[in-house]
Amino acid sequence: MTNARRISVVTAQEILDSRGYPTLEVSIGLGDGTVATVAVPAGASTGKHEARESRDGDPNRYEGKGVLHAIENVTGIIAPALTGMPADDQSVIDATLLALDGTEFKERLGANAILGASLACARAAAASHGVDLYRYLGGIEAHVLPVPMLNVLNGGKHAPDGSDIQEFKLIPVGAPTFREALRFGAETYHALRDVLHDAGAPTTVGDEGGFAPALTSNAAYLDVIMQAIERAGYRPGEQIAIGLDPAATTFCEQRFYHLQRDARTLSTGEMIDYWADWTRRYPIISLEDPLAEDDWDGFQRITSRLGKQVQIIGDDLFVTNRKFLQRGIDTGCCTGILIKPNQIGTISETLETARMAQRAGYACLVSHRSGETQDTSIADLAVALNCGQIKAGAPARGERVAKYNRLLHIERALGENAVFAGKTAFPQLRQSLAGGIHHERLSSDIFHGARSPSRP
Ligand SMILES: C=C(OP(=O)(O)O)C(=O)O
Ligand SMILES: [Mg+2]
Repeated sequence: MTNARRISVVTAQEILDSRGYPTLEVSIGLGDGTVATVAVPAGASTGKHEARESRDGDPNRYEGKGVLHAIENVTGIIAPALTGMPADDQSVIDATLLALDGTEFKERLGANAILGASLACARAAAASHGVDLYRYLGGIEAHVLPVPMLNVLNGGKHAPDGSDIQEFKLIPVGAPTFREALRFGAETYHALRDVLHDAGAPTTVGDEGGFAPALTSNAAYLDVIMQAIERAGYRPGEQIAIGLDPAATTFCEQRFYHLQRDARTLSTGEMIDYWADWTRRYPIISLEDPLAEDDWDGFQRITSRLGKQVQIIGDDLFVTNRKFLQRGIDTGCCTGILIKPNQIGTISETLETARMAQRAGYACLVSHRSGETQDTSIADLAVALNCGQIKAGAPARGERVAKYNRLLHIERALGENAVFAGKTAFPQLRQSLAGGIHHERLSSDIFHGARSPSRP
């Protein structure tokens, strides 16, 4: 091997993420002149067992905290260790990063510093080989365009005035191609704005670009989505289904679930009944973190009760970590896993977790974070895994559409070889819609109290 692909320079700099908080960008240069730059995202509803990011000052606070220490870790510790190594030896690069850190949850260097370096290596190596990142990570088999899950109503920690439920997502399963799926979703997003606007409800948006009005109950948010799907001219359930991420850890205290919009407090059993009721009434095919991250018994119960009709995804429960995923597989918790590279730290670990899930028959949903950048690597990751699902927020706001636009480019580049995952990504779909969804409006006045005071 020549020196061409050896790492010659590693630098890092502070930038702002989509919430206006500091994050870092890492650049890696190779002997052949290739330079690749990546940016690292950050979550707000983070799982307790996620790899820790390095934040100056209080490590548990993300808001307003700098990443200067993480940058020093890249330039002072990571750079000297990686310099001279072949960038296309990803597993050795990542093993070196893990050894340098030496802690279970990446507390020493920070998962943000580690992911920046790991991902920048992969990008630099791909560019030096003259291939796209999805091809570099996924090889010759990578060809499946994922179904986008478009988060059009934001709540929870991403929009405190909205629903208790963090994410209401459109899943355009009935589209023939990725491009069409994105169009279905964008048109429905615009129709949703009209539904809200016509009712005098505010159309302000949350962290992921979805609208965040204050409606009268949590179910009312499903009603406005159903209206928007129909108003845009699509058939709910058949062309566009619905996915939820309640991020239930955020409203669980002392094993009880506190739904402020409904003025109700529920036990685990009652919370499961609540989701079961919703999945009967609405075309919901994906349910992520329906219970809190330490409610393993509850996850087992909801998976055996609803897992055949609805995909149950573990995000805070699994934190892209093989150890937690293995526990889930062994105990029958969930039917899928969220894949977020910054929850675990390196690209190698991310791929290992995803492949372990796929071997066990679990779905993989590749995901952005609520604090994002223009980096599009997760779009390539979804195609590399052929996993058929991605969530990257609303089809609006630059940092969200950057991922969808990247997928448009990949679809175009793959040409006739591109396969859109569509309904095949959701084996539960047939079962869930076979019995027919009987949509009834759960609340008679969904806009009460939602009107913006400045409007007539
Ligand atoms: C994307 C999510 O939010 P965050 O990045 O805030 O964890 C999520 O919970 O799936
Ligand atoms: Mg989540």
